[in-house]
Amino acid sequence: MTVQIRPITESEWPAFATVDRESFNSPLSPDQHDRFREFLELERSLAAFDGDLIVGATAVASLTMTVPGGPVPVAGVTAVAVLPSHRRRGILTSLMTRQLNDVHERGESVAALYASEAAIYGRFGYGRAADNLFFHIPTHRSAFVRDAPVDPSLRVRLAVPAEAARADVERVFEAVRTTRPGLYARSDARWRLDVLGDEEFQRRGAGPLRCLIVEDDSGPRGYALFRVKGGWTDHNVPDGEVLVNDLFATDPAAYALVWRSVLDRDLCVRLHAWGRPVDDPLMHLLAEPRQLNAGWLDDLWIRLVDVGRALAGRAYAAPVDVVIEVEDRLCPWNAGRYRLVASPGPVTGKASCERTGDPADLTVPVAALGAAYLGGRPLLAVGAAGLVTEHSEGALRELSTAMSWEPRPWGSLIF
Ligand SMILES: CC(=O)SCCNC(=O)CCNC(=O)[C@H](O)C(C)(C)COP(=O)(O)OP(=O)(O)OC[C@H]1O[C@@H](n2cnc3c(N)ncnc32)[C@H](O)[C@@H]1OP(=O)(O)O
Repeated sequence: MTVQIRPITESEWPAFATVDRESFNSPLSPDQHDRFREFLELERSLAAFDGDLIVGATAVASLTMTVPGGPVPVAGVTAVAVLPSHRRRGILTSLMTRQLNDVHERGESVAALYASEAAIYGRFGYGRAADNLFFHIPTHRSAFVRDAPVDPSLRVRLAVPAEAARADVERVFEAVRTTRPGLYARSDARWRLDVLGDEEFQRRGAGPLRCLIVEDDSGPRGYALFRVKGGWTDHNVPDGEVLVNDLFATDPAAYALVWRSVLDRDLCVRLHAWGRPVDDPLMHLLAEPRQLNAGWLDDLWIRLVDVGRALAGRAYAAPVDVVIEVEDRLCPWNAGRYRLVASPGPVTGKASCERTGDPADLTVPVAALGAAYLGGRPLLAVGAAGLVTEHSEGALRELSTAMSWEPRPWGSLIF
């Protein structure tokens, strides 16, 4: 089978979308699925054709994502799918190879994705750069610690319908976006159709999207977007559940009040939140953190497409001067030795990462560098797993410390 790969034209969208629906076992009709057309940058789509039939698909969303030190352009890889009739014949491999070449030619140095399954993307040089947590909290065991912050100037306002609060919600999110690696600017379509979307299929058996804003006289300082799954036991005891979708605040007192408000929702006995950051302050607010019943999942995967520019384009937490030998099978332009020199500082652009002929202090596969890129995956642990080779004593610790970052990375929303 020979497969041809190219971007689709507008008229090919329905066939492209079919691959997505079939591969993801989507319950949506073609009409319902059409809303996703708004997310597609046609010229950044790629389809694999077997004759006239589209059998594989992927696309890139042009993102502005925060990395340690500030926001940079990032290729957000999405909509990866191969028809069940054509799986395991190398079509994904062809799509990924072409896509990485396209991203490189376009001058973007970093690609990111959310993986449907964690085993897929390591082979293409993506590293697991962030994790996220889910919480299942029995609300009657959710008391806060005694010293939880309280600001009497704050009040809670319900926004009905939720979309009426878009300006306030966006304002809070924008105030936070550049403070944490992984957060990315949300496009108009992302806000409208995704974050504030309230179609039946988005409700998953719960009620409409609800919103509460925490504010003072100067404006909004926090919000929660959530749904309530109402319910009663056989004995008429309230048994409702709060499902938190999106929750941000600009400061600790607002953060505490937003959480308190969703945890205290009347007639609800459990709160579920997915995709929370691994350093969520809620862990410190709850008097009984065990009651979070937390578990973790992989969040963002990062691929360095231009190692030199990517490493020079972020800030570092400690001084570093090491020669890194990069291994990269799929993007041979990356392979080779680089000297990374940086001093700690809050702004990007202070580091240099140039090609060098000097002997290597470390040998690092590109996926491990991608995993460490956002600062949440210390290379020291990757080295302890035997996946990084140290040639000069102390070099691994030096690089690991310099690349680590607080707060921990988190994308917060699948793109
Ligand atoms: C960013 C995103 O959009 S994530 C969404 C990914 N898409 C989905 O999960 C939808 C359902 N699945 C699919 O559409 C397909 O099975 C895909 C896209 C995951 C894989 O497509 P294929 O064309 O079958 O992959 P391809 O034949 O190129 O496989 C390449 C390699 O990856 C491996 N691989 C492929 N899929 C998986 C998987 N789900 N788990 C583990 N390994 C996998 C193959 O075994 C092969 O390994 P090898 O190189 O050692 O031989």
